[in-house]
Amino acid sequence: MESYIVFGLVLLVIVIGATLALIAPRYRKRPPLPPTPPSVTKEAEKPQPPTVVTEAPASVVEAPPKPVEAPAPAPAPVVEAPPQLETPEPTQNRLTRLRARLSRSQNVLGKGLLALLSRDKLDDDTWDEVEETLIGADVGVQATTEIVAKLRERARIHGTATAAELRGMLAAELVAALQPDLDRSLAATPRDGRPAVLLVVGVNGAGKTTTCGKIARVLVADGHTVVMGAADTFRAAAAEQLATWGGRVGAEVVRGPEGADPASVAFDAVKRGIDAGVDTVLIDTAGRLQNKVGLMDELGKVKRVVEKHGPVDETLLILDATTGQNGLEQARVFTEVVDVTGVVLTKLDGTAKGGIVIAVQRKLGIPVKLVGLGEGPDDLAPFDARQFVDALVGADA
Ligand SMILES: Nc1nc2c(ncn2[C@@H]2O[C@H](COP(=O)(O)OP(=O)(O)OP(=O)(O)O)[C@@H](O)[C@H]2O)c(=O)[nH]1
Repeated sequence: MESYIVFGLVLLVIVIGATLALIAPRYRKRPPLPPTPPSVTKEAEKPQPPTVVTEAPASVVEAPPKPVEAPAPAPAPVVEAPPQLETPEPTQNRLTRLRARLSRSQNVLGKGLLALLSRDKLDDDTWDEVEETLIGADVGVQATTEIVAKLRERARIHGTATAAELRGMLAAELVAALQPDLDRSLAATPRDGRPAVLLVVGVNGAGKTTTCGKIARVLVADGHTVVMGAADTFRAAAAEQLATWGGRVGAEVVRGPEGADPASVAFDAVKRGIDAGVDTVLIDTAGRLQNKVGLMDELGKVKRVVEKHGPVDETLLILDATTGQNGLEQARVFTEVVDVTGVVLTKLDGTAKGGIVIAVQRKLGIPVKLVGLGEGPDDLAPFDARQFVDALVGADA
């Protein structure tokens, strides 16, 4: 009996063992998975843009084909019309046209003097008043004394004179004081196959750059071809201003960078003038130098350098007529520095002191060649003593 129990237990153990052997592998622990490569993990952690999450990867997402656009029409080529060149007014009758611009001086020198001379009695007091009027009009003391002495003498010899006769006498004395026979032509004609060279000097504010532009127009009106040199290199606007003036009448302007050596710009301008075969080279210089030494150095250098091409034919001094006696002092400084051959008096329309023309010529011994009578491009007239006096004391003055 006992052997049956042992046999039964052994059999039970065998059955249980076999059963366990069959089912145990199913519950055996799985080996751990190899770690996921970090990059993959990070990529997975990144918040994905919605399109990537819901759609295929961005790289393969194709944008819906754009509608084929018609090519934009090419911009119409900008055809620049050649600059419309102006024809400057002929110079001959400009002073006559501009005579009304002398109205301030006409009131003093013309109407004022004529009223005095029309008095019944020309006594000493009247002559004193005539003197004061002339001095007040900037004629200058010495010239005034001479003019009045001669006028008194004429009146004395003539005896009683009508107002018209006295007007004639006054006009004759003023013309004589203006030395009508001085050569006032501009030396602007080529010599020895090279252009005439004109230097334009003067303090800034006198109207130098503007007048340079106006002189170019005078020269063009008289049939010259012109190159201008913007040797006032202190102020960029001066070169710009000159370029505008030149462009209007077809005069080329040579300019350097702001602050360039004025002498080198002047040299280049003359060279350009020679190469281009023009009649005249007009050079605008700087005038804002505070002391005489600086002025001497710079103007002297400009002249020396320009003269490597040949002599300067004309040096024009620009003077503001409204500065009166101060202008005369400036003028004296310039004449010590450069050989001034002609004066341009600007802004005569803005002063009652037209007598400055007489004073300038007497003091400097240099002819006034042109006068500025306004801001218009052709408001610069060749000076003529008789026309000028006629404008001041003429019949309709
Ligand atoms: N009424 C009047 N104004 C003038 C005349 N000439 C020049 N001007 C004016 O004077 C002002 C000064 O002229 P600019 O040519 O700029 O003077 P500038 O001497 O060249 O001065 P910078 O270039 O600074 O050296 C301008 O407004 C001109 O229009 C003139 O005859 N009559």
